Amino acid sequence: MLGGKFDFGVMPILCLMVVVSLGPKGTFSEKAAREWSDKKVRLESSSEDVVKAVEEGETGVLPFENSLEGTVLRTVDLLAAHDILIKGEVVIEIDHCLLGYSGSEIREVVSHSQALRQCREYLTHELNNIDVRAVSSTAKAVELTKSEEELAAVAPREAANEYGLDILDEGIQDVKDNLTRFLVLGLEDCPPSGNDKTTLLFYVKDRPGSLYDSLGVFAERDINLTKLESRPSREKLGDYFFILDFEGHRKDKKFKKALVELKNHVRDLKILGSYPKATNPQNKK
Ligand SMILES: O=C(O)C(=O)Cc1ccccc1
Repeated sequence: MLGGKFDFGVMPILCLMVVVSLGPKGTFSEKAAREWSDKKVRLESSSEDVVKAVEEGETGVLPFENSLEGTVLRTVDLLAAHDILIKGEVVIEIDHCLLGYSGSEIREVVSHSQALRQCREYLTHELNNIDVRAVSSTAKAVELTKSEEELAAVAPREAANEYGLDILDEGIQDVKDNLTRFLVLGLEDCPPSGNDKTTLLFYVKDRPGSLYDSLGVFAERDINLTKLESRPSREKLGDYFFILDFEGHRKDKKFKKALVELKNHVRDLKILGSYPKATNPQNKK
């Protein structure tokens, strides 16, 4: 009896003590989650499972955009399809290594699709257009490589130790300075901090000037946009939604007014949350 009651009582507290991210152990997402907080990190095997945990009240961390390859489309589509909010962001440096068994002949390179794209020039020129295979995460790729000598994985340096593999090469991304922005997800966003960013998702009306009018709302108020991207609505061909970031908090007067006016120009508006801006790790040095 007591046990049952006790379990129920501590569950919400346990939820608050864990950050959920993409695993297995050794992913960049795990690194970002640890950067975000010193809470325990629980790793799930897919972005969908991270979102499921967020819907159940936990805090989740997912990759959102990369300085070389742009937006992580899977994360955008999950934000569009689920009722979850952004309550923070973390930016970390991404340094890719090639991990495997030194001395073995590599026939295929495995990694997360974003990581493979970030190392395209290396894979094409240094590894002679070697076959590549996308898997759910960089650490998953290391796990696979561990049991297959002919594989090599594009992954974080730390994963070599974690899984007992050799670092065959390092810094193999196309551009040395490679940053990824991760979103911290929850059921609530953050109160104003004085240095915030807001993310929105909207569907424009099917009429001339609709996107122009929507963006004018921000231009007229001198609100700085830091991201704008379109994605297919998945409802019909040629139908798109836009995801937009601006500098400011949705609850501050100027921004509140802009959002009220924006509602007149769009078919559907989803405010994904306001949250403190992350520090660029390159500015910390
Ligand atoms: O696979 C990982 O390690 C992830 O966390 C996803 C990812 C992949 C490449 C760059 C940033 C995040």
